[in-house]
Amino acid sequence: MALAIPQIGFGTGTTWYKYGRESEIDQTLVDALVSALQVGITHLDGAECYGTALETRDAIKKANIPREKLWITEKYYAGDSSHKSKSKAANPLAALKEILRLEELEYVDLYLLHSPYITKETHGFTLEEAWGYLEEAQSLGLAKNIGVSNFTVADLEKILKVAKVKPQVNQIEYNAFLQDQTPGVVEFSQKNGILIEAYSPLAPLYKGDKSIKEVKEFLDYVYELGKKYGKSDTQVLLKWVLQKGIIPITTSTKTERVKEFLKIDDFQLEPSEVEKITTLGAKAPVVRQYWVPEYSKFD
Ligand SMILES: NC(=O)C1=CN([C@@H]2O[C@H](COP(=O)(O)OP(=O)(O)OC[C@H]3O[C@@H](n4cnc5c(N)ncnc54)[C@H](OP(=O)(O)O)[C@@H]3O)[C@@H](O)[C@H]2O)C=CC1
Ligand SMILES: O=C1Nc2ccccc2C1=O
Repeated sequence: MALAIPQIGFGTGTTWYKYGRESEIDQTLVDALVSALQVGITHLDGAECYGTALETRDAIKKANIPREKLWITEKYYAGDSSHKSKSKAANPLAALKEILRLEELEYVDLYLLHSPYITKETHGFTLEEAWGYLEEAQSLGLAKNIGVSNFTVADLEKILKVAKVKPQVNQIEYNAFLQDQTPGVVEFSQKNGILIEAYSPLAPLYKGDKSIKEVKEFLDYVYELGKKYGKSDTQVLLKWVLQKGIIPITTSTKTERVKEFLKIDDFQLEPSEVEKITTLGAKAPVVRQYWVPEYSKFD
């Protein structure tokens, strides 16, 4: 069954990340979330390691949107490959119960393993057993849907071998400059009915080095399409992601930009334009910001 995920997710990580300072409420984030909800955002992307559960709780209360109109995603903090930092909870089910307690919610719409770096030695359970905890969370009604994040083809294969419930989502870093976070992952996920969510979909706009010819050529083309459709470069790139059958997870500190995120239903890129963004983007140097294997952002 196709998932009814609202097409734009508003993230509470990146810009807002405050792990280690969970109890200090960032009022700027509460205000940004309330404004986003008031202008029509219904999909919030959170994670245990963002430390933003209390802001999410306050914003949902303040915006006064009925729970069933919202889509809330959360993630179990498995940690990175260095295993230096990870969830304090005993397992993914216990972590979800704590998130729900903090957010004063009865369930999340989607619960993900944030990363695949789970071993018996570091966590006390295997990756396959971690998935079992998500299945249990779903059977208890604490997570309506379950999935993974930053999984490679090999990681997905491990889960698919044992899963009673298949992962419904793989949330990965994806944009025109990073069309395969790891080899073949988009094609494999889509072939197996696993919806891709793209985090950092707008990276080409703020990470692309404009002095590089291929980056400039790409950005000029996105700008040209924006002019043709009366849309911003942000809107063109989000639309490109959606036309690839992928759900973008973005964020913004600015309500005007959030309004733009929501005004992308009234235009459609031509197939040749989708293709040209794909081709020009693939020529630009790869920009990868998260979970780069050889270094850890958690250090
Ligand atoms: N599963 C995972 O491992 C990860 C998940 N995520 C999730 O994804 C969410 C979004 O990730 P993020 O990388 O921030 O997504 P984006 O790539 O969409 O970046 C959002 C940023 O883009 C800026 N921006 C938008 N338009 C433009 C423009 N035209 N020029 C310059 N800057 C622009 C915004 O700035 P402004 O505020 O000024 O509007 C905002 O800070 C996170 O909050 C988190 O929820 C992120 C990383 C890892
Ligand atoms: O949003 C995020 N910011 C991060 C920083 C480091 C590792 C993961 C993440 C996120 O998921």
